[in-house]
Amino acid sequence: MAGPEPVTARDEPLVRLTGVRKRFGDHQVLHGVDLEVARGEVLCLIGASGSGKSTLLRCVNHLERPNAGRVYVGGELIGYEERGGRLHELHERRIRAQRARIGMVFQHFNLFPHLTVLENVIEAPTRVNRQPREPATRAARALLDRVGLGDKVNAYPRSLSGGQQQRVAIARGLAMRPELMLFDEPTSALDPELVGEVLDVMRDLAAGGMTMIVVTHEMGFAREVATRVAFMDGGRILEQGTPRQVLADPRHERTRSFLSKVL
Ligand SMILES: Nc1ncnc2c1ncn2[C@@H]1O[C@H](COP(=O)(O)OP(=O)(O)OP(=O)(O)O)[C@@H](O)[C@H]1O
Repeated sequence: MAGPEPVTARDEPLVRLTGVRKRFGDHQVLHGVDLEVARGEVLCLIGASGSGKSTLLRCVNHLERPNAGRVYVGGELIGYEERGGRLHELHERRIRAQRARIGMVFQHFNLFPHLTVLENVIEAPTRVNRQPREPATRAARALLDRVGLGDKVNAYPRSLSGGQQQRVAIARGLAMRPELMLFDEPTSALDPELVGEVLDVMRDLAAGGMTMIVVTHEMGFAREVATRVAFMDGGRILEQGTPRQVLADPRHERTRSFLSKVL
């Protein structure tokens, strides 16, 4: 019988969290989270308000600094380096460089209001990566076409709907050609009729093989698009599995109780 396939770097999980703990003052928000996300996976993080979903997501790109534990993306330790057997926080410049390789989309879009749509998308590649303006502009136009906003390059964010602004934010997140995209409740601030257009863009991204971690209350999206759903409760991942396992046949009473309120 043939032996197991050799383990290559591509078999390593793209994201690996070990024992991640986070507290704000006396409030312990994350209680030692272990999590792995393989390349091409779409992980939906679900759970009640205050269970720690956003905090966990923000630990992945060091927008929140864990009090303990480690976060690896693409095999690289995020936010820290090991010297003399101890962890030292990286210089802010290096943290920003790490963060630039991880796209993030926030609930409230966070576009620069004084920049046009195109300028928002090329801001990071030209400023952080010092890419020349012309290829950055070409790439940005292609991304804006991809999210259906090719005709809005010269518009300012305030003239766009929330759904359009969020699609610009996704294009901006993609502009640094990230291996990983993080979404923090990307549709929660949108009017209901605008939610679908943003989820459609995310669905396309997933179909294209992008690795994604999505904090969401959109159970339909989790059911249809996620490769894995993780239920967070009180700063822990209580259970995880395929959407069918977690959403249709949860093991824990607390998951069942949460789902009975949102499904
Ligand atoms: N910067 C902060 N300072 C103090 N407490 C915070 C901070 N950020 C989050 N918290 C607290 O940590 C807990 C977890 O918050 P978090 O936003 O991670 O939860 P969540 O599961 O994403 O909730 P929601 O679905 O409402 O966004 C909450 O009690 C929140 O008040």
